Amino acid sequence: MSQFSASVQEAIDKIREDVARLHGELTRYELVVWTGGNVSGRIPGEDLFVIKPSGVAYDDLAADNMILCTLDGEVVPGTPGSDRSPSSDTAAHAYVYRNMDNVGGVVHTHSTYATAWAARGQEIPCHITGMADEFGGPIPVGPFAIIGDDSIGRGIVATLDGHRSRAVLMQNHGVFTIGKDAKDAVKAAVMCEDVARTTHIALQGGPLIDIPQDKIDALFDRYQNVYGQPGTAAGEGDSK
Ligand SMILES: O=C(CO)[C@@H](O)[C@H](O)COP(=O)(O)O
Repeated sequence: MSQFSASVQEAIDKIREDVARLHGELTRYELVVWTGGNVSGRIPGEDLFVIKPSGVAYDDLAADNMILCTLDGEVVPGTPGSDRSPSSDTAAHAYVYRNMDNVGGVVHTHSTYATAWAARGQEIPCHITGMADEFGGPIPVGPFAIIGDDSIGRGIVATLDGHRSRAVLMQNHGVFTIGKDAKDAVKAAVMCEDVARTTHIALQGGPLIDIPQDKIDALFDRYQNVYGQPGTAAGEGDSK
């Protein structure tokens, strides 16, 4: 017997399925190794989100071992998965959800090229149109913060709130991304690693050519508002 109304329980069940499935995208795009990284998704209209259990192999992740948490990062007792510890980044995800109402999904990875930029404390400059499309400019660096309390979440929000980029490189640590939902945040993580790699390789050949700001603005506007199929978000693919 659920402690939630039928409609809320249905919403929770869908986010559980989505978040469990989306962890497979992190391995498919080689953004994580072993049990590193994590995905979470907010339950629309509720002060709740779902996140992966800490340290569990990706092959073993499933909807019923995802963990339902309050926006304070507390595990909701008596729900599927609640017998396990939530991701070690739960506090960071929870802080983002509490302070960025429009965020429906959060992702964390240590993807190689983007994390190398984070280790240098260098933002990824915007010299390719694909980056203008997806991020509307550079991907910023957030402060060095130790895992375990609100400091990572505080750094993510301080860096991304009001920023076009949906990705932040947390110094010396790795990538955190946000999105309107978990799939959008995963897409930001995939595209962040792609542009980190391309820009790194380009820099090996010499200085990069700037894109005028008005062209970056035009590219971002087109991709966010025109690209793809009518009625679907940028790069949403099939609406199924
Ligand atoms: O960054 C770290 C550890 O430094 C963590 O984010 C791991 O990458 C994933 O931890 P769990 O989600 O499995 O607890």
